[in-house]
Amino acid sequence: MALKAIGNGVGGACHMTPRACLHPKSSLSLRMVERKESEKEMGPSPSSSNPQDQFKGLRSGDLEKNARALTRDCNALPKPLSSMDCLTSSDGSAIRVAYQGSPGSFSEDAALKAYPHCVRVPCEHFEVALKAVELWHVDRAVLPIENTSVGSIHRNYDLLLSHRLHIIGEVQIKVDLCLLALPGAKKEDIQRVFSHLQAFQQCEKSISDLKAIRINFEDTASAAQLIAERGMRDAGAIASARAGELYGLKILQNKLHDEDANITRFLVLSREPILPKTYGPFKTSIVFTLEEGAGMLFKALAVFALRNINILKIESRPLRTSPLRLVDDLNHGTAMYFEYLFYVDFEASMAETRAQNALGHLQEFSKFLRVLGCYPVDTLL
Ligand SMILES: O=C(O)C(=O)C[C@]1(C(=O)O)C=C[C@@H](O)C=C1
Repeated sequence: MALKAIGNGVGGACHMTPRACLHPKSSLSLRMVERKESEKEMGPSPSSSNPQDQFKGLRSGDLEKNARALTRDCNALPKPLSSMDCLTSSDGSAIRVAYQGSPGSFSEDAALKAYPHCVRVPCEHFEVALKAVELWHVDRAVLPIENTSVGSIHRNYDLLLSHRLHIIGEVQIKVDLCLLALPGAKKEDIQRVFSHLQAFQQCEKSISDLKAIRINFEDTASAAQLIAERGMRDAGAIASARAGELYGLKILQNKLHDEDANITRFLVLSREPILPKTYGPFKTSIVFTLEEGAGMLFKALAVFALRNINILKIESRPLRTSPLRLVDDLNHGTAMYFEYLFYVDFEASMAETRAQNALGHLQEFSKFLRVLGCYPVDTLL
């Protein structure tokens, strides 16, 4: 009976395998194993040939006390991860996501779409958000990369290369822009409008009739916050309706964006890449430079066409570290060409042989090639 209780304490109550329970703190269980080990080497000691003998002279109360002590020891030990523990982190509850701007910004919307239960960490600049991931202050960062109305956010392409992070996802956010002002303010009172440069560009036509000066701000939500905090009656902010609610501003005009579909695509960045799958829609983002020579860009893109891989996007940026290439032409002297970095998104997963072969082939023409990430396509708005 007592032996059974001890057996349960080791193997059952602490929900671990017997060996996993052997923590230095658990002196009783450690002593028992030491004894078992020495018995293996030297044979059972005369006093313990019958397992029950060791309990001779002990009262049943003592046995229960021992059993309880052992159970307490085991319960104090770290528990192995269960599938439930994994579930809590997969819904994003423990994930800290950095974004540029203030609460109410579109970047915060992107963080929430990527990880609905995440802890959002506002950052002053995109660089700060990326650095925060690199320095382990947060787990992820979201970075806007392009918009359907105004195109690529070039500076953020450069940031992808200057930080050693991996793209592990993308999210697309509908950017509904509103003109916000203090309660009681009228449209004709507005002398100054604050917003993010991208937001101004997205509603260029709609705001051309506003006789107000435009003031660029770090992000749309900070613009709304400024007006609310300073009680600026002659100022408006172009931001989301959610930012209006957060900072107590009212909407003077909604749907300010010029195009009906005004969607910004954000990248989700992490220190570690994800394991790509072969099923489901996946994208891969790469950046490369090309060797000199005729038709190099054509050849580079052909590596995808040859394998029936759809190229989704190409962006070129100046190669700042070595921006110029001198080419001697005997008849016309020395020509100076600009050097570029090419960013390409293609529709395939790095787990697919055709994608691996395409990149192997591309390496034949490129001086530099880096896979920025392979991630599932965001299909829902
Ligand atoms: O200012 C914000 O609210 C942001 O999240 C930044 C940002 C951007 O940088 O493009 C994000 C989405 C919109 O396109 C407008 C601005």
